[in-house]
Amino acid sequence: MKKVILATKNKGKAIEFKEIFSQIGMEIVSLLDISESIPDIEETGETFEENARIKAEAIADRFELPVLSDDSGLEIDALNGRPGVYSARYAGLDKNDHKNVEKVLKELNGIETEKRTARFVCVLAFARPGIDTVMKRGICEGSIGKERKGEHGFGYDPIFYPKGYDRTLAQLLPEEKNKISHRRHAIDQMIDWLETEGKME
Ligand SMILES: O=P(O)(O)OP(=O)(O)OP(=O)(O)OC[C@H]1O[C@@H](n2cnc3c(O)ncnc32)[C@H](O)[C@@H]1O
Ligand SMILES: [Mg+2]
Repeated sequence: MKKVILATKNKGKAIEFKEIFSQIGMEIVSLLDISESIPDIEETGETFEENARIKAEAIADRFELPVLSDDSGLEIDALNGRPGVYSARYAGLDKNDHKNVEKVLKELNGIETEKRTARFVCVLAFARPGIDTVMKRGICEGSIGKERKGEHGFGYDPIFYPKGYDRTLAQLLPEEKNKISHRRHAIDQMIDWLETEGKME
């Protein structure tokens, strides 16, 4: 099976990548699968693209191998796009999903349903030593609920209703989420690129 390194320490992301890539016969190896300890990479960028590039290139340089990374987050219209690139560390540097959700619910307190629109964004970067990094962006439109619902997924899934659904991403089965997610859309585009232009490089 063909292997690709994924520059992430996020368990929820790694599970979703493994599931989606297994469908095309590829194995994903995340930084959580590697016994070597890798220092955290500082996400100093102001955009998802900048941070995805920083993560993929740092790990590609270190291993001298092709590396994929994912920088993602939630943009809430009523909060002017926050938490955005700060989604992981919104309520503090300990990156606690529960506290992050709590903070968003508090900030949206009193805001009516129609004004709670939001989207998940996922930018994938594919870095290879000595070759320009390629990036693809996927989006999942939806809105923010008023309380947590569901046990699946990770991060902000329990409060995110994808457009057209009356269940949160955490109430959908993993295979349902993986058909419609921002991550899925970005991965589909990256796979298309790999199968067409990627082959010619
Ligand atoms: O940088 P890596 O090591 O990949 O792990 P991270 O958790 O720090 O990841 P990001 O910097 O990309 O921050 C993304 C945050 O956005 C949230 N997020 C991204 N995709 C999500 C999804 O599919 N469902 C729920 N929350 C998501 C979640 O809180 C993540 O921690
Ligand atoms: Mg991160």
